[in-house]
Amino acid sequence: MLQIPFFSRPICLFCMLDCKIDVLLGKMEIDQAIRGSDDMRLKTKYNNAIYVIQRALALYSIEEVALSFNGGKDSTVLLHLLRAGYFLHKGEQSCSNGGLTSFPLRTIYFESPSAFPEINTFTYDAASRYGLQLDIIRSDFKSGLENLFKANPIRAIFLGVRIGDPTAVGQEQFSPSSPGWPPFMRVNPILDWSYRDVWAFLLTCKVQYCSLYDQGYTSIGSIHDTTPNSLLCISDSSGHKEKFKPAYLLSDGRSERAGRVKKCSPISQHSPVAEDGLDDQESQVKRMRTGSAIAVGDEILSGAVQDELGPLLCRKLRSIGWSVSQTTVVRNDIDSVAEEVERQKSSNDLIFIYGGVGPLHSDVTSAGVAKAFGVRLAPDEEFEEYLRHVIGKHFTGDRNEMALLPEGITELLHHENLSVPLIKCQNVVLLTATNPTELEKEWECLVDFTKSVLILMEPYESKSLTTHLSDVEIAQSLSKLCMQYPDLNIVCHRKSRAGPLVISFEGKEEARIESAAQALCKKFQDGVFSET
Ligand SMILES: Cc1cc2nc3c(=O)[nH]c(=O)nc-3n(C[C@H](O)[C@H](O)[C@H](O)COP(=O)(O)O)c2cc1C
Ligand SMILES: Nc1ncnc2c1ncn2[C@@H]1O[C@H](COP(=O)(O)OP(=O)(O)OP(=O)(O)O)[C@@H](O)[C@H]1O
Ligand SMILES: [Mg+2]
Repeated sequence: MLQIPFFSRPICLFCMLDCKIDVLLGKMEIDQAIRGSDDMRLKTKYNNAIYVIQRALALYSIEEVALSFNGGKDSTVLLHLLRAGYFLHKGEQSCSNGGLTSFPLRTIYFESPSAFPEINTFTYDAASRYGLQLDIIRSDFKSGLENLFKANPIRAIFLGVRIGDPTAVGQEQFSPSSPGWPPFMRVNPILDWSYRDVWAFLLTCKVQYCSLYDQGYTSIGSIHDTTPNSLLCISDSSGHKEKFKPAYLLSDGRSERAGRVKKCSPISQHSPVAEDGLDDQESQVKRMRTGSAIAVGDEILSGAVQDELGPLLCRKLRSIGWSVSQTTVVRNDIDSVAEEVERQKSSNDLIFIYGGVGPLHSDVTSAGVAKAFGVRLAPDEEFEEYLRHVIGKHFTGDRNEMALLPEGITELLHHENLSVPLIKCQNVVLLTATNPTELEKEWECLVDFTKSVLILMEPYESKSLTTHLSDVEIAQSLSKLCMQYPDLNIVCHRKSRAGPLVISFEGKEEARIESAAQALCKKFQDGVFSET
């Protein structure tokens, strides 16, 4: 391991003084720039990140923490947050010891021969500009850290990891290092920041970032696996060298890693049952489709409100030839939702879940769905954009604003008639409808997505007969009929104990329905049944 503390280089005293003043002013400027901005969401993200940093600085002494800095945009954000956070932390403590004039944070950079030269240059420049005590490590992560810990009392490392990074899976803002790694606390202050948040911060604070981001790079790995993001390519018919727009102009943060060579395939968005793209057309048409409905609502379970959407959904599903396996009602409680979805997800092509969708404390449906699939809730930039329009200037980016969706399994179903897209997580569709009129509207949009969501099947036909025969008189004949017509669903219900009895024949072939009805009629005297 080669360590080059930057302060070991000869620096003139005036420069050092200059640098310290600059560092101090700069720290204040970050805080002022954010507080002076009218971007409520950025303020919320900033305050949360500063809170995490201040908790970490309260838990660990400055000698026990380090910043993992690699010149990338995320670690650049982190660097400035730490400068501001350290300044605020020190400000909260007594300033009398003069601790404010330096920023003694150990900074580690794992330099690799395949790093972009621009990344190296930016890293060194940033270290010297902000007076960082830089340790350059040229071995692999694990042994580099082991050696670092032998020589230093480090217990926690700040990282610029964000949800959506492959390495973020399972991490929280404070996550102990993984098994097999030297023991330390990973502190991730910007874990819940989106791509847009990163750029909002860097541009609002007017801080320098690596020049590659102005050349269309949106996420930077090694020279072997990183190219500019093709979504930022400026088409040029003259055949000259390709040009790219700067990274901050990428509108969809989900494509941040489009310029990175993929190491593994993304999680399939298809449901385990309805892998429609894979079926051949014939088997697709033949296969039965089954749906179910889950209502989330304590108000239904207390009897205060009647569920009108479940029965309507059943009718809708039947109208497109689907069968309905069950409708259930569960409490507004994450575990109740999760258990029900978990139980139903592999036996239905689609599960429709409604109620408990929104920003209130009781709106836990998406959290329950996330739990059922073993993923967590993560900020969804695209969904947020819709909410921003709906919520307007009151939008603060707070956790309560429901832009948190199950990570890695969410698909947004856009339709011009919907102000906010429908949410589909694997084979679970989250409906926002709260009454039949709203459900009618959402259903029409769902039917429009035919191929991708709802496969339209041959509709069910049905015929109903009523009779005043007693149960005992008719029971045996009906049992036999069920055996003769296994392709039909023969359903009986009565309007009262004294009758009449309604017998419904449901199936996909009208002729079979007619045949079954006639077979039943033949077993009794004429006029015993009447058609409804
Ligand atoms: C300071 C530091 C600590 C890390 N700790 C862990 C860890 O505890 N567990 C782990 O699986 N990877 C850990 N990593 C590795 C990262 O998860 C990731 O593999 C690395 O940053 C390379 O990312 P890349 O493949 O996107 O370039 C750590 C990396 C750094 C720089
Ligand atoms: N070579 C490295 N040296 C030091 N820290 C690193 C290194 N590679 C990754 N890290 C840490 O892991 C974090 C996440 O890396 P990641 O590549 O996702 O972000 P970034 O490099 O800051 O930005 P970008 O996504 O644009 O590449 C970094 O912010 C940094 O804290
Ligand atoms: Mg990077």
